[in-house]
This record gives sequence, structure tokens and C-alpha cells, in this order.
Amino acid sequence: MMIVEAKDLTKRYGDYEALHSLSFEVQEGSIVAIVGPNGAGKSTLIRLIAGMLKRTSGIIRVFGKDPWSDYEAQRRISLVLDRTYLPQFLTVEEVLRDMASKFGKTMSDVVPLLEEFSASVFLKSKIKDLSTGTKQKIQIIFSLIKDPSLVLADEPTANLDIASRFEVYNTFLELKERGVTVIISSHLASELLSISTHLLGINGGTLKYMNSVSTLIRDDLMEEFYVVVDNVKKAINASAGFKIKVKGNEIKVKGDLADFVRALTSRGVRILYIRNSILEKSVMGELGWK
Ligand SMILES: Nc1ncnc2c1ncn2[C@@H]1O[C@H](COP(=O)(O)OP(=O)(O)OP(=O)(O)O)[C@@H](O)[C@H]1O
Repeated sequence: MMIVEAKDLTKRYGDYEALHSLSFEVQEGSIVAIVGPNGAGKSTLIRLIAGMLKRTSGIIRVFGKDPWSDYEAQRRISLVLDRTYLPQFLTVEEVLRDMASKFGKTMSDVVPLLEEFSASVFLKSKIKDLSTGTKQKIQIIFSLIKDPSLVLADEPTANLDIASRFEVYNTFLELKERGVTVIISSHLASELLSISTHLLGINGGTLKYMNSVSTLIRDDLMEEFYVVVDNVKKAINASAGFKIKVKGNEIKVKGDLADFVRALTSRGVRILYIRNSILEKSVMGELGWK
């Protein structure tokens, strides 16, 4: 089923055209990564899909309706932003109870959500005392109370360290398992590759790429990543069971990137950078983004 349809979608801010005639479709159950450099138009696109901005021309349909004017479409969408807007001095429980009551639900509807995302231990914690990664996770759980069919996330991992970023990525994978369609914008394309089904690349307001991740990358190389770490010796010790090759402070690894990141960070190794050379060659090249 088609969840989002854009046809010649154009957005102008005054005289400035931020998005030029974009056409694409998003199918139910996808995780779409919107990638592109700063100023590419990612936030503008997310806000058009969310119905927070009005298109200048062209068509945008979400669940077959115009998200700007159709309440039913808006009701099925949740938006997660880059920073927490939750009230800092309330507990997780207080915030969730308020939100639940807004949608005619009670805590007994919300508690299973917390359990599903392994967040029950934070129930009595104040928002201000949570780590940035956990705050973001709670924000995602919060966005699920209304039972959305589509979750939009605009740079949800900005300002997070690598371990927290993967915590958030795993939360998106869990959403997919619940049948929710997810659209995430980010400039960290390499990392998103490990969880996304599709990549939508934009640069300078123009759609450069929209395809499934599996057609983008040769299967045999798909799961090959380069991870730059602060302490190579520690990282090698933490890499038992993984197929690695070491060059300088860079480790080439084949396999599940999320598992590898967990293994390193749990042993105190700090990850400085992750890249996937195939992605960089094929996507960045097509985006004209160096
Ligand atoms: N309200 C606005 N008025 C005028 N121009 C705007 C407005 N919002 C965004 N723009 C411009 O539109 C272009 C796209 O901005 P947008 O925020 O969508 O890009 P982005 O890819 O999300 O960038 P970033 O990663 O830096 O947030 C940029 O050139 C930006 O300066």
C-alpha cells in the first residue's frame, strides 16, 4: 500500500525555491532515509509530509489525503524532532499519562509500550535526569501513544553519541516490526544504511536518488563498514567473534554493524566515525555530495 505520494512537489519560501518538483512514493512498512548535506531541503520535505508546511505547487498525499488540510491524515502521523520538547521537570510517567489522556487512553495502554522498548525502568525518572539517548527514545515512545501509521523523524540523532544513535536506530527497527512506516532525515547516511529499506537522496532541493537500499549496494559488500576508534588495542580485544581487518585506527568489519558497535562501546571503546566505502562511492557520487 502506498503511504506517501509526491508528484512535482515544489516548496518556495518567498522567492527562494527550497524544493524543486520532487516525485516519489513510499510504500507501507518501509524505513526511508532522507539523506543530503546541510540545506538540501530535508527538513522542508519532512514538514511538507507532516502537514506542517503548505506546498507551493505539485501534489503531496499521505494515506491518499493532503496532509496540510486533512485531519484524518494528520491523526495517523507522528513527528519526532532533533531535540526533546518534553517538559524537563516532569517524570516520564507524568508526561506519558498526560499524553495518553489526550488520546483517550490510560497508563495501562502505555506501560506495554515502555516494556516493549525496554524503558520501564525510567518511569519514575524526571526527563531532565535522562541521558540524551534515553530522552529521544522516550520521545519516540511518546509519539507512539496516538498509534500512528507513519512516524517522521527529522534528524532524530543529532547531538547524540554513537551508542545512543544506535539505540535510537534500533527503536526505529522495532517500529517497523510493529508495521509502522518510518521516514528519517539525517546527514549520517552510512549509519542509516544499516536500518533503512530505502534511500531518498536530495541535494540543493532536487531529488537525486530514490531506490531500495538493496539495489544500491552489491550484496557481497553491503555489510562492510569502516569504524574509526580511539583505542585500537581495546577495540581488537572487544572484537572477538567479528571478522575484522585493522589499518591504522580504522577497523574494517563485515557483519551486523549495530552488534559490533555494542560490543565496542560496552568495552569502553569510543567510536569516532563510521563509514561505508561502497555507500560513499555510489550514493554520495550520485548526490554530487563530497
Ligand atoms: N522559513 C524559511 N524561510 C526561508 N528559507 C528557508 C526557510 N526554511 C528553510 N529555508 C531554506 O531552505 C533550504 C532548505 O532548508 P532545510 O532546512 O529544509 O534543509 P535541510 O536539508 O534540513 O538542512 P539542515 O540539515 O541544515 O537542517 C535552505 O537553503 C534553507 O536556508
